[in-house]
Amino acid sequence: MKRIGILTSGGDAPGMNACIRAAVRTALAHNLSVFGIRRGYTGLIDGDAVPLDRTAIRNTIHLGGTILETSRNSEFYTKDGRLKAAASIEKMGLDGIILIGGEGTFHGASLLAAETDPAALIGVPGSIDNDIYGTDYCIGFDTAANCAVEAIDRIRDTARSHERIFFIEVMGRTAGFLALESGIAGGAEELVIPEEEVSIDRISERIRRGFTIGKKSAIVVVAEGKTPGISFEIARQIGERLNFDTRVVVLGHLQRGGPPTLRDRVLGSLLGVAAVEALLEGRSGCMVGEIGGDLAYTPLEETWQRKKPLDEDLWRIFPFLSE
Ligand SMILES: Nc1ncnc2c1ncn2[C@@H]1O[C@H](COP(=O)(O)OP(=O)(O)OP(=O)(O)O)[C@@H](O)[C@H]1O
Ligand SMILES: O=P(O)(O)OC[C@H]1O[C@](O)(CO)[C@@H](O)[C@@H]1O
Repeated sequence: MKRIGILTSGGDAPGMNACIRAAVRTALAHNLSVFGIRRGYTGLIDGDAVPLDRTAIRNTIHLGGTILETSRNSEFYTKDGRLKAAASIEKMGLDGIILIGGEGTFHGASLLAAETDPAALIGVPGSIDNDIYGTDYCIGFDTAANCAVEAIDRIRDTARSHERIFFIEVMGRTAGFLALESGIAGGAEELVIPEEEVSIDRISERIRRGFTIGKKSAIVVVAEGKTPGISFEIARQIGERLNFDTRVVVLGHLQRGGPPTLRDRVLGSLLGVAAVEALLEGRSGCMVGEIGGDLAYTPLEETWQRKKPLDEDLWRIFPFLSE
């Protein structure tokens, strides 16, 4: 292992820069040359890489986004695209690549490894959705969840003042982690998550019950799921059912930006070091995450083939907290 590349792919996530910084410093300490592959799989296909030295990563730990930039690349879904990437990897002379991204990134990486075995590949979980199997938390989740909680707190003031039901839509394409944790921390009355069918009956009934015990407003946290904007329709139906004033706030990409929290900086740093060490130990085709406070290595295929379940205890306690 002499020459390694680092890329960020899929949605950016706060803490990715802390991870890049840690990986670069660890690699340099082991006399490896390090290259930053720009714009995720787009740069991998094009062979667009720049040397990363200490100057490149200095003063970046507090920055959201990713200094390497990222992309959602349609060519990589095709075998042709992945063969082009393999040829670029060979041309760049990379022995190992650290891929910081989400489920889709690891899906693509496992196909690349199976088809061409171009270099050792180590994944690092970075996604505000927190939906990657093989780690308790993904880089970026904590910052995004804190952003959602701050928004809920602010909206609670106006919801209470006007006696309204607010529907706050958070991200989470296939998973309700952001909705569940921010809903608990923000004291929401109800949740809509992709893991279960939306029940207008249940939500309306629970809000109505709240009104009978003296509540004058309500907050429903809605995970966008596969249909961003879904909360407008849910709000319409519940507003009509209860004959109550409703409003919708879609937090959208606000949740993806901003300085990473302490947790995301620490997790990013830990996993950045661990990814380089994994390459030096001869590991490949796996993702390094953290489970129960320990580093955990999960085959790349499992990270997207297996569904990461919501924390059962958090899901179980939610109804008690929201009444
Ligand atoms: N099934 C797949 N086959 C090949 N490549 C894929 C596949 N899924 C995703 N990719 C590649 O990985 C890139 C990143 O995936 P995606 O856009 O799903 O984001 P992600 O890594 O899941 O991150 P996030 O959780 O932030 O959305 C895609 O743009 C595509 O280039
Ligand atoms: O607008 P983009 O970049 O396609 O990202 C939207 C998606 O990315 C995520 O934020 C994850 O990064 C999902 O929750 C969301 O569906």
